[in-house]
Parts: sequence; structure tokens; C-alpha cells
Amino acid sequence: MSSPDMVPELQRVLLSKEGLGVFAVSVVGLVIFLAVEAYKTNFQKIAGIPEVPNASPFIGHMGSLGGRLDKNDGTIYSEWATETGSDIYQIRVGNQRSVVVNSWALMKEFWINRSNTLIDRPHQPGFLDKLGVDLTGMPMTDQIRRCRQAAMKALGKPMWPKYYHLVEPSSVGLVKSLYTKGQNGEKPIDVYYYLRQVVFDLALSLTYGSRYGAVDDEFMKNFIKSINAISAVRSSTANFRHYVPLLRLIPERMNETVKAERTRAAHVEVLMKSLNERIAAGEDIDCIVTSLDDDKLSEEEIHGTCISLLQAAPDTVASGVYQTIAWLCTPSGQPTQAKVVKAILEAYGGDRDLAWRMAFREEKVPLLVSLYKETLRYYTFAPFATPRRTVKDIQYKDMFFPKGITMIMNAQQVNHDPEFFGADAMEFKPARFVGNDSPLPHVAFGSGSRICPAVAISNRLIYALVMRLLLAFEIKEIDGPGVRRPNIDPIHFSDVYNQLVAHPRFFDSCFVARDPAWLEIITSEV
Ligand code: HEM
Repeated sequence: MSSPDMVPELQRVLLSKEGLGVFAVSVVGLVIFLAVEAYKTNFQKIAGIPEVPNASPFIGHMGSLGGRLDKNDGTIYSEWATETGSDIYQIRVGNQRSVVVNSWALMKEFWINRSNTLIDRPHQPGFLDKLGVDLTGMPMTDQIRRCRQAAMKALGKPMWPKYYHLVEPSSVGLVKSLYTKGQNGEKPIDVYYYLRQVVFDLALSLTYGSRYGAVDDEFMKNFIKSINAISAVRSSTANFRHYVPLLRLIPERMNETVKAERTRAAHVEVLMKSLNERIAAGEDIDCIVTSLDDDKLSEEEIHGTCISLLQAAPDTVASGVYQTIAWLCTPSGQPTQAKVVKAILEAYGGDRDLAWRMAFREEKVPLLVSLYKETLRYYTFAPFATPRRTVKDIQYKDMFFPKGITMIMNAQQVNHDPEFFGADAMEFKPARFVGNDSPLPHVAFGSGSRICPAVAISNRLIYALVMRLLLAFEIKEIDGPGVRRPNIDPIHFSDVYNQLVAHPRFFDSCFVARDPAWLEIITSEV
């Protein structure tokens, strides 16, 4: 039959009794399919724990998550704990049934006491499958275990002496820039990008043996941009597509993650080329890539490990220092600046040079240790940690959690739990942790089997950078046209609501040298 004849023939068939019947059955079938799909979850409702009411078809509770209500997921989880009257409840994230835990006691029960059961990560289809080896996002396979071990080794204390020669001059460079560019306190300055440069420099060195200053800035900016574009999607509930299977049937144009991954891979290639050229020229470079043989990792695993570290390092540590400064420079923080400087000098018998030299090498000032712990507790940079998936069934009291269920820790709430931290949990108390040597003072780094492998090095970097900044400067909040004031609220310090990692709001502050003559001497080192 020729094609012009086909159209009327098709019309005839469709409008015939049989045709209409088939059409009606298809419509009914489609409606039933959609009705089932709208409420389908990967696990049945769990008996014994409340479910948050008002789930929507297909997306479940996602309508309130992912920053859609201008609140981060942790804040919404706390509201649901109040609404359900329970610190543990279940929700639907698209088709993924998930259990949310909101208290220190329950975090301990699951994340610590059942650490090895909560060792997997939930799958995020449409994201993770675009990335290759990804330490933070993947289930704990043998491969990920090997990569995690290599990362732990690179970040472990025995390796730190190798990094002093990197961070010490970088931090001197930081102080020098703040002094000169901030015109000794005359000009307000945003310290964030300087901090990020110090941390990224270290991360680049320990992974690809390269340094920020060694490659041109535009290259680095694009590299960080691609890294951030990927971090923005990780475990975020902003994209319905990752949790609603039907949406993934709709073809997608070039996925943002794929674009970012290509840029990221191109940058890694340049770093690798430069590393290989330096090795060929006889340079002895000690970094994760050159330790490939020692750690028995394949090239793909090595890159996956390095990228995972580069991915996680710069903004988290920089934010820790930045938000400590935010609090210290406000009127509430000013007296603490003076107290910390006094405590530093006392710890080093009044020898300011010695204190300066030892900043990265030991944590000798309990008030400063307490200050950084309190910052990380009070301002929870990963408000809902990173979700986990169980590898075994769990029976807890009368509740049964099947193997494979997603467990979410509301870290922001756990870090402010009055039952554990006391009635002043919502206050910032710099000396809160003095005399408290608990290995888990807060859950800013998560807890248990997949706790951040960079806890100790991150703590030390924050400690040392704050120590050097306070020895060098009196840091002042400033008011004036166009000047941004710091936000020190424990929840609203960040306006990044749709991502896994919060970012402090940007602010300007003034850095006034405590002793300009001394500062000139110590910054003459670089
Ligand atoms: C203040 C700084 C930091 C904070 C607050 C932080 C927070 C976190 C959190 C909450 C997790 C999830 C833990 C869990 O599931 O229990 C995590 C995992 C991770 N972090 Fe960090 N982090 C920081 C710095 C860093 C740095 C500097 C690096 C790399 C050099 C890093 C690398 C990683 C990696 C690779 C993972 C995934 C571990 C795994 O899944 O096995 N983090 N971090």
C-alpha cells in the first residue's frame, strides 16, 4: 500500500470498534501502570516507624527537599521529626524508601554500633554511572576498599611531615597577601579564595605532585569549576530524575555531570602529562600517582582516588577556616580572639616565633582545638552527612530494616542535639570541648565505617591556619556600603540549600597586623 493510502486506512482501523477497544484498553493499562508507578518504592513501608505524611505521587517527599523551600534537607528533616514526634521516621525520595535519624543516641545505635552494616552508599542513577571510580559515592566493593586504604595512607599522620614544606610556605603567602592586598586593615577583603588556594595546593601536591601556582590560573579555575559542578550533584535531592525511574526514560541532552566530567578528565590529563614529563626529566616526585605500584592500584583506581580527594578537599577545609573567622570577627567573637592568642603564647612560653613554626606540627593549645571542633559542630558543613545503604538486615527493638535500605543521618540536628550537648547546644561556645578528648566530638565528618578519611588532616589544617592568622592579625568585622557582613547563624550561615555540602555566605573583613614589624619578618620567608 502506498503511503497516501495508509493514512485513511489507519484512521479507519482506529475509529473502528476494534480499534477504539484497543485504544481504551491501552489507556486503562497506561493509567494503571502510572498509578502503580506513582507509589512504587524499592522497599515496602517499614512497620513500627512513622512515615512523614503528604508524599506526592512519583516524587514522594522530594517536593520539600533539594532546596525547593529555601531550606537545606537537614532543616526539613528536623521539621519532620517535630511533625511526626519521632527522631526516626521514613520518607520516600522518589522511589527510594529512606530512613532518617535525628538524634545522637540513634546515630550511635546505627552508625557506630552497626558500623559495618551501614557501609554502602545508595545508588544515584544518572549521576554515579557517569563518573568512573568514585570513593564517596560507591558501595564498599573490594576496589573501593583498596582506594579508601590508599587515601587513608596518603592522608595519615606518618605522611604529614612530607606536607609541611607545602602548607607552611602557602600559609605564609596567605598572610602576606592579606596584609598587602588588605592594606594592613584599611581595605576589607574576602579571604575565602586565598584559603581555598592553600588547601587546593596541598590536595594537588599529594595527588598529582603539582601545585596551584605551577599551572596557569584560568586552568585551575576551570578545573575547580568542573569539580564543583560534580560535587553540586552528589547525593543532592535537587534533581527528580535521579530518584524517579520514569523520568529517566525521557532522553536527556548532554548531562551537566557528563560535561563536567569531561572537563575534569581533560584537566587531569594535563596534570598527568606534566607529572610524566617531570619524572622523565629525572625529578623524584612523591605523590599518590607515583605510589601506584606500592598500593597495588590500577591506573583507573589511582585516578579515581586522586579525583575523589581533589573533589572533597578544597571547599570543606577552606569553609571550616572561613566560618571560624566569620564568628571570631563579630563582636561576640572579638574577646575570644584575644583569649586564643593569649593561650597560644602561654602554651609556647611566650615564644611567638616558636608558636608560628609549630602551628602545623602539633595541636598544643586546647582552646584553639576546642574552637575548631565547636565551629565544625555548630556549622555543620554536610548537613545530612552522606547517606548510607545497609548491607544486612537490621532488627532494632520492634523495627525491621531490610538489607539495602537507605539510611540518612540528619547531621545538622545530631550536632545540635540538646540531649547530648546540653541545653546550650544552640549556642556557640568556643571552650565547649576543652578537656573533651572524645574521638567523636561531633558528626561534621560523619561517623562509623565511611567516616571522612581526612578528619585528622582537616582538623590540623584548620587549627594551623587559624593559629597563624590569629598570631598575625586582629581580624575585624566591618560595616560600610557594599561590604558583606558575616552570617554566624548555625543554620542560615549558608544559603546553599540544594547540595550535600553547605558553603558559608561570603563576607569581607579587615586584617590588621598585631605587630607589623614581626609580620614583615615572617612574611619575608616567601
Ligand atoms: C572540614 C573538612 C571536611 C568535612 C566537614 C568533611 C565531611 C565529610 C563527610 C560528612 C563525609 C561522609 C562521611 C560518612 O558517610 O559518614 C565525608 C567523606 C569523605 N571525605 Fe570528607 N570532609 C572534609 C574534608 C575532606 C578532605 C580535605 C578530603 C580529602 C583530602 C576529604 C575526602 C573525603 C572522602 C574521599 C570521603 C568519602 C569516604 C568514603 O565514602 O569512604 N574530606 N567527608
